[in-house]
Amino acid sequence: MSEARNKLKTSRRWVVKIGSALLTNDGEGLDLAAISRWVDQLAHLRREGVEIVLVSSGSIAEGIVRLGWKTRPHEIYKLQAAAAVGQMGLVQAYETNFQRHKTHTAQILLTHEDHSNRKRYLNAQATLKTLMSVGVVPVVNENDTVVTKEIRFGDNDTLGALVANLIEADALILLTDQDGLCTADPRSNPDATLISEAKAGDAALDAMAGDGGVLGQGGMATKVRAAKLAARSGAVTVIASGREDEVLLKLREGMQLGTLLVPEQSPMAARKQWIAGHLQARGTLTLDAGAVAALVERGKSLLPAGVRAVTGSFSRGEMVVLSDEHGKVIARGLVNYGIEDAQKIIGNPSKRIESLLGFVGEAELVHRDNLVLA
Ligand SMILES: Nc1ncnc2c1ncn2[C@@H]1O[C@H](COP(=O)(O)OP(=O)(O)O)[C@@H](O)[C@H]1O
Ligand SMILES: N[C@@H](CCC(=O)OP(=O)(O)O)C(=O)O
Repeated sequence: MSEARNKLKTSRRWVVKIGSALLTNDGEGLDLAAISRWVDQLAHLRREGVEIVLVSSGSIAEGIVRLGWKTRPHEIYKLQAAAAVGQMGLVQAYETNFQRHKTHTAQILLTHEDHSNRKRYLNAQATLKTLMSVGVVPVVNENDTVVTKEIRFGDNDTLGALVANLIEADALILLTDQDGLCTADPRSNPDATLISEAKAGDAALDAMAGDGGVLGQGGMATKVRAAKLAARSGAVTVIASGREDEVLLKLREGMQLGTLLVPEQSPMAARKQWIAGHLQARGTLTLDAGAVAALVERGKSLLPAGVRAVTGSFSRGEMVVLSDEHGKVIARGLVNYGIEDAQKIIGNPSKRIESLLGFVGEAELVHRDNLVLA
């Protein structure tokens, strides 16, 4: 048994994501019998001391059924309405089933923005950690009422990875309708074989992972990407079939099942994890060649002198993308000056900051400690 599979036996904190393709009974509404079985397994794991956050899709598919619509609408506003209706059924199903195990659930609706805003991130983290510490199982989904991008991509895999970063989970378990990641999409390639273990972030996986089906949307492509994101805070990812009998308990026993995607690096410092896990940047700083070399080759901070242009709309403390003059992303980081001040100081030595702005904050535009190379 590989060392990483072995570690699942003793790991303490799991994010379990259940995808639309699995939850929705081939478009016939929620598969309540399956939900009941997964909840039994999750409750079992909780009794063993594993802290669980559940990320569950299915609200749109359930909403469509509840509203009596025959096909999935294309209009985003109708999908948002369906999500709001279906979410009621989803949380009701989890709450009712967890009650059989005398366990409370909590509804958490998040957007990617909640991860890129420092205050909201810290608030969400505090809530999730508190809920886990008092034995509650948080049930997370995207807040489809206030966002549209996420609905267009139909991707809760990324949300699962972001939650794994947020709570510093040991494992991200992505339950889906296939046995795991195969060498090609088994729906169109009957000869495809299962990948049992690989490195998260291995570029060869991207070529194998295709899109999803009608109900789920992201397919394996978003799962492979989620594994890479989760790995940044040290979490292993497992992609496995939610239809496999007792799948979560078997994984807990270290059984060879599904695809295990193992992080290459050890966990980063907490602050760096936060930066790496955030998708939505507020602006871009374009670096000259000297600044790129200083960051990439010498591990330096970014000084205003090495920046040629700034775009976007950001305040001090927000996340920005650092790119070279050809638009290639070099790094992401938390910026020390808002855009108006940044525009005034770029191209200048740091000692001029005070005369240019009338005050001096930091000498760096982005400090090394708050920066993660791409
Ligand atoms: N290499 C691959 N291995 C396995 N499944 C794949 C692969 N490429 C694409 N897929 C498709 O991804 C689908 C699962 O993703 P998706 O439909 O988004 O489900 P979920 O709702 O669980 O996220 C599978 O049904 C499968 O057809
Ligand atoms: N948040 C929405 C869509 C999310 C979704 O379908 O994601 P996925 O299960 O990764 O294909 C829902 O609950 O229906």
